[in-house]
Amino acid sequence: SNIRAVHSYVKYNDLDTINAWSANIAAQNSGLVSRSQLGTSYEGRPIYLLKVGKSGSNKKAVVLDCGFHAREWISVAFCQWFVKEAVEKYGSDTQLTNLLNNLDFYVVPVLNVDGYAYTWSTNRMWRKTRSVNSGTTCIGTDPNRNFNAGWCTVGASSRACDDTYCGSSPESERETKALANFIRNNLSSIKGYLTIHSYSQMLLFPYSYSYAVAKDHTELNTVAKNAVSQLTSLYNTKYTYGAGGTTIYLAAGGSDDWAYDAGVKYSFTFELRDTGRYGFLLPESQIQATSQETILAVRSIATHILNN
Ligand SMILES: NS(=O)(=O)N[C@@H](Cc1ccccc1)C(=O)O
Ligand SMILES: [Zn+2]
Repeated sequence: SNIRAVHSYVKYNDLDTINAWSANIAAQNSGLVSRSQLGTSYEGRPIYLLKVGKSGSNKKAVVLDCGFHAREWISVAFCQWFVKEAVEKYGSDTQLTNLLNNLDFYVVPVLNVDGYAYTWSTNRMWRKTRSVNSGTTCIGTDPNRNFNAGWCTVGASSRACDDTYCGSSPESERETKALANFIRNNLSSIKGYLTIHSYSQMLLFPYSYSYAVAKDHTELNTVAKNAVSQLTSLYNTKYTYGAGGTTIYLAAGGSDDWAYDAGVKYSFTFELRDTGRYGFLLPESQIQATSQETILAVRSIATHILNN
């Protein structure tokens, strides 16, 4: 319909509203935000990318993606809040201004656009992409099992009907291929990768595809510890942190593990609120607090990246 919903930072927005919002926020803040297209989804929807940062040459970059899993709506709300905070506080907030002058944040408000649209139209609990699988009526691949990192070896299914289906091959999905290509093509500048999920209240880093200890484990653990303590300082929200395999579960094909092995040292997965009371159905009343506390952790990680 051509009736456009009004965007709100304290509500969950549908995809059309988010796409109109990303066009507007770029147009209204051209010195800080520009929008491009990362690619198109299986069903032909644009996957937008917002570059957030003061224009400059050979700046470090951090990729921040949201909406990997369709039902994790708080993740999508957070990316919108992050961009709002950047444009609102640039010039007044010292830490944020410094970050934006020296770092570019490449924000993907919704990676799994087909899945997100499907949770609005049909099934609120959908997780995967919406691609057709051969030989079955079961739809979709789990984008967080579809990366070339121990692909389909553990904590993933090779059955298309399962929610953790790893896909027909690594990067079989247009959405994961588009993201992987972007990171591969910008590896010289991309120093950080933050992928936002829900729920569990955890800050995870490689590896999830095995119990192998990452070469940068000690540093990543310290960065996570400091980021979590910043997050908890606001509303006393308790987070756990650590390598994915030992902190949540073994799961191969994750984007964080792939980015880390591709050379992006500061690679983290956030599992936002809550711990199961509402789960994926986190009430809109918690969007603001969740976003505010999470931004403190992102600032902490980004500051570490800038200083190292
Ligand atoms: N968001 S979640 O509930 O699906 N949890 C994530 C946990 C996860 C995080 C990083 C790598 C592999 C797995 C998942 O993909 O299973
Ligand atoms: Zn998820």
